[in-house]
Amino acid sequence: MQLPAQQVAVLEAASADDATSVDALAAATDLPPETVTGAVFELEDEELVAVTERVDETVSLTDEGREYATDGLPEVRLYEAALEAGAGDEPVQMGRVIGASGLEGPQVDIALSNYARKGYGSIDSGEITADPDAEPASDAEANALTELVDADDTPVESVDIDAETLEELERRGLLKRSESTVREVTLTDAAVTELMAGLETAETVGQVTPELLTSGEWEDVEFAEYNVEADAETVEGGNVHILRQMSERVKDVLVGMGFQEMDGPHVDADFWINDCLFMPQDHPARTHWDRFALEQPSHIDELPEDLVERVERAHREGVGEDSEGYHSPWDEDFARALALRGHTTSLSTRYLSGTQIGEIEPPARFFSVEKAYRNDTLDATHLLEFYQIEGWVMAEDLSVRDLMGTFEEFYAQFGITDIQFKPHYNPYTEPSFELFGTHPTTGELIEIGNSGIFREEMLEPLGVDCDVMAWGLALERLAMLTTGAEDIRDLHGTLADLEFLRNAEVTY
Ligand SMILES: N[C@@H](Cc1ccccc1)C(=O)O
Repeated sequence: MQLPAQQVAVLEAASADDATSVDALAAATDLPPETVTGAVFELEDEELVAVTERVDETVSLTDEGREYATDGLPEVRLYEAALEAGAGDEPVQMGRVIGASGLEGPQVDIALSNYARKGYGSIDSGEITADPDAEPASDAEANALTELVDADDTPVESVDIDAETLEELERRGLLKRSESTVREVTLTDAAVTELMAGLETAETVGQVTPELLTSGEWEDVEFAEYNVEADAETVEGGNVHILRQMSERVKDVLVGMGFQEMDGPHVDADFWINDCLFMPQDHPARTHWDRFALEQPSHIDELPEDLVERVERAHREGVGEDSEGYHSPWDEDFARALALRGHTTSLSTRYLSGTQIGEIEPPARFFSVEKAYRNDTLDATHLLEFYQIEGWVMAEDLSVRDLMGTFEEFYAQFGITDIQFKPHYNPYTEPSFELFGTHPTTGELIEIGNSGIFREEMLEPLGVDCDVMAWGLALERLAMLTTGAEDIRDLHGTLADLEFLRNAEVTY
């Protein structure tokens, strides 16, 4: 049998009894691993070898991990300096110990944040103590770094480090895990027979050269086949961020549903953000705790006078016969204060009032996918700036069915068909509903939006005399449901999961 040289080499290096890895074959044949992989695939097609694949989890140290493997972990260095300074007997001034430890910049914070956790001592009001019984020599993290200093995508099974320590090192950014595919090759009976009968090397040409062409020799040679399945290096190109992809998709869907896009200022007067929404001026969401106020300029220059008057009257006395208003103070200066908008409903009030693009006649549908800003606490489902999918429909005689039907139609475009509604309260809608979706992997119900039918007290001053149903949906939460991300911070911000962002795609 005649085979190309690299295939012959692989067959001769492989065995019928033991599986040999591609790396081992590459070492034995002195061929690059890619060439061996290519030859292995061709031999598999010819049923001369059997190939098994397995994915190995591997570990390597990051640059920072490697640095600590040689210089010592910051908390260990701090402990040694503290002992040296006598902190084993009585508390010592922190500044002195840090100076003596040689730790600098971010390493100081790293040392401090791990010091007490690992039982090296305590830190209190600028003083440090060192526990004389602590044993840096049995620091599991430090020892693991030493063991891993030469690791380079080393299979995790071959290192003798407990899972908890590996996890901690990974959390500290000192270790990275990756996955690599290991292929192992065994000769088939057919190959053994062929090998015994003797193999000949067929000369194949891998590359066309000018010489081959000009000499006409190309007509006689045998060309190697292209192997389009060979492993190639991963190229990390640029990518549209998942939230940008999501926002583009949402806009397409809404435009497809007949909506027009709104835009407007990120910094706006409280008048447009709150007062026009019949939000009482003493509402908790209007305190300085929740909003990002602007210092300079602090107030908007202009508000439409007649509108201000009507909004003030609605707040003080209500509108029509059944409405009461708040009977609480209303101050125009308070309404003129500028802040980053806490919701994009400020765009809706601007548009509905006719000041943005002139009077809007029913039926009309508008939307925006824009940023809103809240002084929330950052956690798995909250960011301080996030995208809202704002929208409203203006028509005669709208009902809750219309609202629910619109959401069902919208979310179905993203494969979400199990939204749930919960009664809610907003000062500006009646009735009001919160929307929930089920997370695809955790199964948890997560809030994905807030909605309702605008109240008369809001619409009348704005000059709208038919029904308007409206909502604010969270773009990031929709992205969590469609991508399966469990933590919003994986998508956005300094803790974002790069691997996730490289591969995430909007598939709907
Ligand atoms: N502004 C509300 C969303 C909403 C808009 C319009 C009507 C009802 C609710 C929010 O941010 O939660």
